[in-house]
Amino acid sequence: MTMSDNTHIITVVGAAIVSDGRVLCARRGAGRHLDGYWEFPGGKVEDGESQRQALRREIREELRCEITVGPLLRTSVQAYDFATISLSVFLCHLSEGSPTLTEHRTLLWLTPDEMRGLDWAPADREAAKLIITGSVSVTESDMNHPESPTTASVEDVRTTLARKEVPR
Ligand SMILES: Nc1nc2c([nH]c(=O)n2[C@H]2C[C@H](O)[C@@H](COP(=O)(O)OP(=O)(O)OP(=O)(O)O)O2)c(=O)[nH]1
Repeated sequence: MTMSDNTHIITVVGAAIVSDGRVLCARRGAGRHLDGYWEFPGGKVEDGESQRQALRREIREELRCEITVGPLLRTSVQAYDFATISLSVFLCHLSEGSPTLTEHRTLLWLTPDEMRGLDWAPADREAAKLIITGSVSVTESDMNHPESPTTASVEDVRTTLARKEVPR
């Protein structure tokens, strides 16, 4: 495959880490695809990994902290000039440590309204919009089963965003 091959679909996972009503937003660093765009931290799923395993690994490597991966928020397929990406964004909480800046330009904890002003990577726009508008649909019980494969509803998103007990 060459860099211009956009027929091969690459599976990527992103974490919408929520804490105290805010979401961790990351700005991509220099020398990477989509430099300067905002994204949900994460990366490519490797062979033999589940999406949730990949996400925990990527966050450990990239942000040096541990997360609990909750419900799937959105999967979006985006054809870039370098590849076609299938991006699945999951609602997550911090379970140990706090995010450390390593390869991103910036990390910010933002309210859904503040997220509106960012230049999101094209693959992330649908998931970001669901948080910004609160228009996702789930039940509160999904959040009691963090590994549940169900898609998040607006109630879960609101419940997650409203949680106070997770340290930022
Ligand atoms: N991690 C992550 N990647 C995203 C998001 N949205 C989006 O379009 N991407 C793209 C950028 C990359 O081309 C691809 C894989 O992400 P990555 O973080 O592993 O990519 P990378 O460029 O650092 O990897 P590499 O090929 O340079 O080794 O997915 C997102 O929200 N999070």
